[in-house]
Amino acid sequence: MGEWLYLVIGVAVLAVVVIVGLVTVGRRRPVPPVEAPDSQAPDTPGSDTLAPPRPVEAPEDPTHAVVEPLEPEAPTAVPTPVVEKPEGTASRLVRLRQRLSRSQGGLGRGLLAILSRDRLDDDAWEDIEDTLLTADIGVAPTQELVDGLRTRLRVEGDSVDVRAALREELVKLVDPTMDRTLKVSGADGAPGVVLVVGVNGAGKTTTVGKISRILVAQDRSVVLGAADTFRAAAVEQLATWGERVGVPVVRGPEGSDPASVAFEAVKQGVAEDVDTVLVDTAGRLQNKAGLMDELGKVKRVIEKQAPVTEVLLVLDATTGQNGMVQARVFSEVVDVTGIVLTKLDGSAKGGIVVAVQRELGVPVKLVGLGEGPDDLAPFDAGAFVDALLG
Ligand SMILES: Nc1nc2c(ncn2[C@@H]2O[C@H](COP(=O)(O)OP(=O)(O)OP(=O)(O)O)[C@@H](O)[C@H]2O)c(=O)[nH]1
Repeated sequence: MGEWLYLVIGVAVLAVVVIVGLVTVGRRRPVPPVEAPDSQAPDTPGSDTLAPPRPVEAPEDPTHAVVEPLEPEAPTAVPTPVVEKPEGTASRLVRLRQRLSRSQGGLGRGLLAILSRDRLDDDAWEDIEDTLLTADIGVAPTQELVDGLRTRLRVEGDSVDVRAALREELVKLVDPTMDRTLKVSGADGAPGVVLVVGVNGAGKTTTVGKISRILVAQDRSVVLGAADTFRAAAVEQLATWGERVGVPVVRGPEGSDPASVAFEAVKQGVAEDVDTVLVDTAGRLQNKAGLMDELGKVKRVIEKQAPVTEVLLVLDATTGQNGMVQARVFSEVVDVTGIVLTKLDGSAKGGIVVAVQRELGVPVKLVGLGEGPDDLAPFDAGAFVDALLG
């Protein structure tokens, strides 16, 4: 009997311990918050929208809350890059010519206002000279234009159409006979190779991106070489330009040898039989010898794969005489074959076109007229002068 009593007491104690234990555990375990799908709770700042859906624990007690079945979150798709279609040539040119007139029209209007005075005395001609010099045309071209115009007005007298005469003289200065075609095709099945040089901030990377868009719009295949390895952001910038139009970008680690990146880019272009390889370079103008070493090596190494068909020097039109000094240094270091004048939208000094062509004997082939992706226009002497005349 005593044994039975001990056994009953033992079982009772065990039962009490188990019940107390269960109650305690049940209290400690938090009930997971269950958000209704239309919860107004704000998103946690910094929450990662690509994180997988949180597992939702069912509450211990099914009577604790009515749990509505959670709708499974839609799987997060990896965004596929949308390849943009660059703007067509016709609408781009109309838009950019208007922008050129807006920025440069003041020069022509200023000249025409002086030329329409009743008496064209020495003061008037001096005003014309000042207006041309202010627009950065340069001393010698200014003198040529003034002499040409004075002679015509003297010879032709009152019958002369001043606007037409001024237009003719300006076109002569800009020189419509220069070959401004961009050499983007190679010979014997090799791709065209365009090397883009210039000082930091002139707009090289932007220009490479814009040219690639023009080529893509013309259904040409393109490879970009990010040989500006000096500035990591420049490589990223170029990669973004490439992604936007579905053009591959060959890049190396930060600080790597620009020549080896250029070599790899052209190698890929040859292997993939593309039409054009565009190579962006760094523009550190630390000293002429360093620049010469770097750009010389880039060019030499590229030419183990395919000849360079065009060397474009990018100049910022807003830098005036400083830009001319840079132009001189670069042209002594590499054989520049064409000039890209950027930021003409932000400067009324379009006369630099004349000055820089005279200085280098190389044509301006393209002009940058804004930060937009399609704000690059081929240069045309007549259209440029028409924009100057407003
Ligand atoms: N308004 C205007 N801005 C331009 C034009 N071209 C380039 N830019 C701007 O100029 C700045 C410098 O351009 P980048 O292309 O980075 O110049 P970069 O020569 O490659 O400079 P680094 O990479 O430092 O060598 C950017 O903010 C461009 O958007 C243009 O035609 N008009």
